[in-house]
Amino acid sequence: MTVGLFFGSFNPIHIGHLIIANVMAEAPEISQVWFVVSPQNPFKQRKSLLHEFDRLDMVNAAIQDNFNLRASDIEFNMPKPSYTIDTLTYLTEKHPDYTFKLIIGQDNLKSFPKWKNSDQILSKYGLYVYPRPNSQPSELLDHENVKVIDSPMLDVSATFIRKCIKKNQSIRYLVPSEVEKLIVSKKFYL
Ligand SMILES: Nc1ncnc2c1ncn2[C@@H]1O[C@H](COP(=O)(O)OP(=O)(O)OP(=O)(O)O)[C@@H](O)[C@H]1O
Ligand SMILES: O=C(O)c1ccc[n+]([C@@H]2O[C@H](COP(=O)([O-])O)[C@@H](O)[C@H]2O)c1
Repeated sequence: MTVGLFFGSFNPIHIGHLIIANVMAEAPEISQVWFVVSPQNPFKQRKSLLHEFDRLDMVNAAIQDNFNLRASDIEFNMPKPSYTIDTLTYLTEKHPDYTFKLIIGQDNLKSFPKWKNSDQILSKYGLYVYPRPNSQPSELLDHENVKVIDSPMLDVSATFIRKCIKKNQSIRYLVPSEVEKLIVSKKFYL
């Protein structure tokens, strides 16, 4: 089985993430997509970062009706910050019969060469890159192990959603209603 791994902070998960995961889960070569919730991105320090358990709850609420999408808390018990190669290595050892592919947004491609052991990630796992508005150019787009997903750009971000919440503006349709319910009831991001 080939699993597409979609790593992220998901602070919170939004329709952009879900559309990307769904497009990838429908690709003939991918059987499932796993959202891997990262406690701490090595490159991002944010005061507004919710606890990983709350972010995982929102991911689970968002995907509850889709059997092809799973949530993973594998990084919760691993050293922080969350280095993707360490998680990929661990998952590969844990599931020797599975093939893992990495899914990332195009905005992350520019800094990808600075990720820990990025060459190894590229050669061993390969990248599926989902186009994103305002992404910087990257030579990696022409790399043989990088596949650009042919699907419409989605101009939505977790940053925008957090700002809407702070300004008391609606986030309806930007996140699934189950996620919106959690955000409201738990007073996240206010
Ligand atoms: N609209 C989008 N289009 C393409 N890729 C996206 C989009 N939103 C998120 N991603 C990708 O999803 C993964 C997880 O992203 P993340 O959880 O940081 O969301 P984000 O919206 O970029 O958050 P923030 O605004 O807080 O930085 C990353 O690989 C990111 O590039
Ligand atoms: O492994 C690395 O060096 C590395 C550097 C930067 C980001 N990452 C991972 O990339 C994922 C995307 O992060 P984010 O915050 O943009 O959602 C998240 O899982 C991070 O842990 C990983």
